[in-house]
Amino acid sequence: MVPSRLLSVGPRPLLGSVGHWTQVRLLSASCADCAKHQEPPGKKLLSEKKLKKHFVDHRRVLVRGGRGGDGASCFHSEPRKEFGGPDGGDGGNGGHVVLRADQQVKSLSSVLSRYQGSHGEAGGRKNCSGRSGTLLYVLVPVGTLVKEGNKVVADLSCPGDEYVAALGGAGGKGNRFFLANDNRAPVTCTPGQPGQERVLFLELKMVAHAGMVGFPNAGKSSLLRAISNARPTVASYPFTTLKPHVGIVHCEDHQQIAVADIPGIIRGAHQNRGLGSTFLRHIERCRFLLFIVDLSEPEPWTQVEDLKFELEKYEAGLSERPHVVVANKIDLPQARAALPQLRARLGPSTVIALSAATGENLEELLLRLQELHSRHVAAEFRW
Ligand SMILES: Nc1nc2c(ncn2[C@@H]2O[C@H](COP(=O)(O)OP(=O)(O)OP(=O)(O)O)[C@@H](O)[C@H]2O)c(=O)[nH]1
Ligand SMILES: [Mg+2]
Repeated sequence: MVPSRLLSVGPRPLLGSVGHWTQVRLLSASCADCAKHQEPPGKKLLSEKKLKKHFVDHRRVLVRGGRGGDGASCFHSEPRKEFGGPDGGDGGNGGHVVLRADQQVKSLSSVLSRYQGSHGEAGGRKNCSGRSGTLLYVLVPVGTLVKEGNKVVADLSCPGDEYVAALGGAGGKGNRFFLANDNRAPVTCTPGQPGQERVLFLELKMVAHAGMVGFPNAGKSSLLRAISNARPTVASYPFTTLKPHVGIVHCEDHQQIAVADIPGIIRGAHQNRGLGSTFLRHIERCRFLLFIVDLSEPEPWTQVEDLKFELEKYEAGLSERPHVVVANKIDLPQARAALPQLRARLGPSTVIALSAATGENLEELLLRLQELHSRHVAAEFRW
């Protein structure tokens, strides 16, 4: 086995007619061929239950701010100064719990089910205030929606976005605070307030313009590798991809199109079969869709019908989203024979026949992607 980077002699313009697609220039015709041999020998197929555990896209979290420290009640005491006055300090404030969007975090699997902010310290003698609790940062993936009940309270869609999930309680007041002209020796002090407590639902929305929808083994990951710098694993067994990958396609006019490789959908996905409805949710959050069809399979048009059926069952109108049908594996002889019939059934302008493995006709897909993206941008601008 020869690594793909050894076979490609520097960046070569495989697609001469579209030199402006920077990612395409890096394409190595051998990449998908070699990657297909990356399948670990003897790797067992995972059970459906195990497959779902790999990627967590929603979480229920109980967040509780830190409790404020209690105020102190004491009096200054010094030799020869009998009535030194009240000197009990205030308690420190409890620490907040803050959600922060971090690019390094890819799923909600690292988020725990409960978080407790740090408590403030109690006030001390000699007017010493207690130390406030430190902020507790919970790192979540970029593109996390925060819901309370059914209401969306925050959308952490940019790296570094923060949301204060639970406020820490205020610190109590020491008896020094209650010193007044008519009360020169107050003994009153107040306890710290408890922190805010909330139950939040975190939901990962995928931030991608185009979503690749297809049956397992259709070649979605191979295609994403061919058009972007993303490197999802490619192998000849189904359900190679267990979590979505996003690749960025750079266009001539500095536009960047995010394309998501979404794990394979199977018949009955809307009833939670296979990887189930988990990933149908991600498809819902893509602006336009690429239906990836394995053209070497018999009657490839049934794949499109089945995929549309699953999407429609999940959410009415989802299959009507702007889309193109990508007929992959055109390099295989039996695939070429099925193409005219597929075109006749779905309409010639809807079908783009290409090969992710050899790079044949990738330029048509890239141009269509740009067209779909421009239309989406124009629609948003009008909005
Ligand atoms: N001949 C040929 N084989 C391809 C082509 N594209 C992908 N393949 C092969 O098809 C198999 C599946 O490819 P993947 O890219 O892993 O398919 P996938 O749709 O991502 O599959 P899942 O992740 O399981 O949903 C691999 O063995 C690839 O090498 C192509 O254009 N031509
Ligand atoms: Mg894949």
